[in-house]
Amino acid sequence: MQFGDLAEVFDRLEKTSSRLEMTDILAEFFRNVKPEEIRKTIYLSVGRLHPDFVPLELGMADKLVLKAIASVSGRRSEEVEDLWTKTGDPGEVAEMLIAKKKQMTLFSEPLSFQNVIEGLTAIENASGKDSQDKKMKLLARMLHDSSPLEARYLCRIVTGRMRVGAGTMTAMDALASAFASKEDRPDIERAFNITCDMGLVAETLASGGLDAVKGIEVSVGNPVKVMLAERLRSLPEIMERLGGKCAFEYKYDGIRVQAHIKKGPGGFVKLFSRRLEDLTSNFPDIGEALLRQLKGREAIVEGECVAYDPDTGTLQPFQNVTHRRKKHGMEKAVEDIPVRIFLFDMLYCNGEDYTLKPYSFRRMRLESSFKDDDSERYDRIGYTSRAIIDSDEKAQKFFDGAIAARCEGIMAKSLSEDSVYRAGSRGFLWIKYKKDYTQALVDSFDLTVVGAFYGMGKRAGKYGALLMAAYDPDTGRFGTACKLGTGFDDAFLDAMPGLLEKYRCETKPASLDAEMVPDVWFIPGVVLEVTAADISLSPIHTIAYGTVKEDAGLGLRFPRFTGRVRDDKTPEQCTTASEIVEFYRMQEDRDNGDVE
Ligand SMILES: Nc1ncnc2c1ncn2[C@@H]1O[C@H](COP(=O)(O)OP(=O)(O)OP(=O)(O)O)[C@@H](O)[C@H]1O
Repeated sequence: MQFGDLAEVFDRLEKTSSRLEMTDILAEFFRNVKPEEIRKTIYLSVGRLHPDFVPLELGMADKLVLKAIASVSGRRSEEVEDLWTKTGDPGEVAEMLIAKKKQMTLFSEPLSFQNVIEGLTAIENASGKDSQDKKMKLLARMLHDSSPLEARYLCRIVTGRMRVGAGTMTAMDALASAFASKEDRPDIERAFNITCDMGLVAETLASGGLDAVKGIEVSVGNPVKVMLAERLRSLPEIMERLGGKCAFEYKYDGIRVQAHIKKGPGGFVKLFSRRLEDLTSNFPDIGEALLRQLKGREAIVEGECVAYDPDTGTLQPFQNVTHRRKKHGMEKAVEDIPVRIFLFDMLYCNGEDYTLKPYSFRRMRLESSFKDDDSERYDRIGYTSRAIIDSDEKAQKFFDGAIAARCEGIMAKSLSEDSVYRAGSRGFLWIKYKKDYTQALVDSFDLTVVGAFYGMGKRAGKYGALLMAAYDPDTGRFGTACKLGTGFDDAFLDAMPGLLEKYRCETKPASLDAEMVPDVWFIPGVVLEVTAADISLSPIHTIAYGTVKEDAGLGLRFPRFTGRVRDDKTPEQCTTASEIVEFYRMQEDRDNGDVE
């Protein structure tokens, strides 16, 4: 395959916002290329050479890319920089300048897909003291042989700005259409949810068919997509929904970690965040304890890492544990900020996949899988406090106990036979209930920044407000939910432009529906936690458009930033359109007096 074929597919995908059309474009492409090329294409479509959980990144500094474009196009660096500032997109700049250059030059070698993969791999692996120069030259060599369109995508890939609009849902539809049927979609989705590796699933399907995909298993080292909880507004409602009897666990306020542990030769421990970042170096003490205290050979377990005072045995506020996410000074942070992991689930143990086993089985196995450790200052490993609850009174008592122990609330978990670990989905097998639910508006929202408005008065020269969006997994699109201008302190106002710069784009992102037009657009990337007074029908915001009322979306009233940047969430893990609709309906019930 030539790289040009792929660049054309990217271009066609980018030009449409119809998910059906994207599916057709991709399916047609998949049918015509080799299985391993499909795999690499899937990684490249988000600017990578590996699945998301492999920490290696191509990421070249903007300055280097600028230098490479300048050298190939024969322009001065200042000229390239100027264009880049105007468009905000290195891809567009490279495309434009290389098109001009090509009119003058006679020939260059056509760029094969393989050449590009090799070139990018060499960029990724370049190390040593002149690595920057090497990277620049490798890119320049590829740009020299590129068509303008190829140059556009090469520069977006290496600067981490690759977004073609087709998400994993579309890729799965396309794979089903190319190699299986619509009915097989759940098997493809499960394979993805237990491996987090769409490239692997695609290559397996293209080369071995659906049976091979069904044979894909949970494996230690490959993160599993996390299971998420639904919410309800009152404890009696939760009890009723779970059949009058369920397990309650404390809902700890920390950082969720999925630990992959393998002992013996070639052994390792890896801690993944819920967005698949490798957190092992942030919690070295927890990793070591898990490896040391595991009784079996290998396991995948989940827990919440919480700041903890070993002297009093009390939980500490969430802010404390976030210091462990800093990149530097980890040794001191480990010393200064003791953390304990409270385990709540077991997904795999000694060669056996537990994700399809019921909750009680998984919990029982979990609790017998680790040794206690009295030799250290404190045992780094604990289990979430838990009880079987069968009445509203017991539910209330357990909840009060959780709040007194400084937890956020409770997680109610189904005890039914089918209470499997539903990788990658939010459902009523787990239901969360928090302290805030008893207050004015249920819970907070996690929304992604898609635009900014320049500030005035005291905020002149900075962004004064942000346009925030939520995600609709059914359509694969984002819709706006509010304009957010409250809750920013000076430090955040100063940091905002830097935080958002990487996501800046010239026009409205292809995956976004928006009526409101900000001064600057951003591709969904940064997620912020927001509270609001209530939710109302909105003529201007587009999330859940037409769901509650024809010709109206839903909007958050009096939104306020809580100060928490949710860097543990991807934009697709934001509050969803249906959750916002659910909030709206809960609020209607409350206002009608249906809920206490
Ligand atoms: N006992 C527990 N069982 C499961 N999850 C727990 C438990 N204690 C704390 N948690 C945390 O609660 C989260 C579950 O809430 P939810 O699925 O709604 O995630 P979320 O969208 O991040 O919500 P929130 O912002 O409320 O944490 C888990 O991701 C996990 O981090």
